[in-house]
Amino acid sequence: MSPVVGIVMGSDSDWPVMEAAAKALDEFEIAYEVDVVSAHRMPREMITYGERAAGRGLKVIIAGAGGAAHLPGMLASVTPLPVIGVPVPLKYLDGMDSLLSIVQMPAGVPVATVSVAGARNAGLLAARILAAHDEELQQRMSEFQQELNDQATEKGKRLRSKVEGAAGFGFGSGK
Ligand SMILES: Nc1c(C(=O)O)ncn1[C@@H]1O[C@H](COP(=O)(O)O)[C@@H](O)[C@H]1O
Repeated sequence: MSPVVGIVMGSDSDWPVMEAAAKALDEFEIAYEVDVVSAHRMPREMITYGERAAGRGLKVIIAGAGGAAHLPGMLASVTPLPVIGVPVPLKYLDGMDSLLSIVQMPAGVPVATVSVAGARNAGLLAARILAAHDEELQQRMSEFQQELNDQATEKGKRLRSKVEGAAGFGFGSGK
């Protein structure tokens, strides 16, 4: 299967965070490619990657970077594809630098920014974008959402029985 999502990052040191995007795509059996593409360190290759992405069959790009994280925005400026930006937290500033670098894009060049280190949501958002034109994938996404719902309900049940058991009386929502 040829990749439909490109997961790129400014350095291989971002992989421990970015891996969660790949895992989410694995869960939905979506083919992806992974690479290091840095706007700062390899600007020409970065432009070429962005310019060729759509023509190579990619449908979504997930771009993660830390610090002065210009990669997602620069890619968005040279590709018509949706770009999802992942702010990678580094040793200093707790990812605030990456977050602000990615999220404050000028009008006309959108980047869908997820939370700091939110690579799993980036993968899930890419799946939803693809699902807009894929009924089967959309069905799987609905099932996934139902599972989340069931898990949250279960957590509520467990919490209520723990607290009510300790207090020796019942209260709460009565569900
Ligand atoms: N923010 C960027 C860009 C870019 O935006 O082009 N290229 C690399 N980097 C970031 O530099 C950090 C440190 O990289 P190293 O660990 O290689 O020193 C990484 O988080 C990377 O994403």
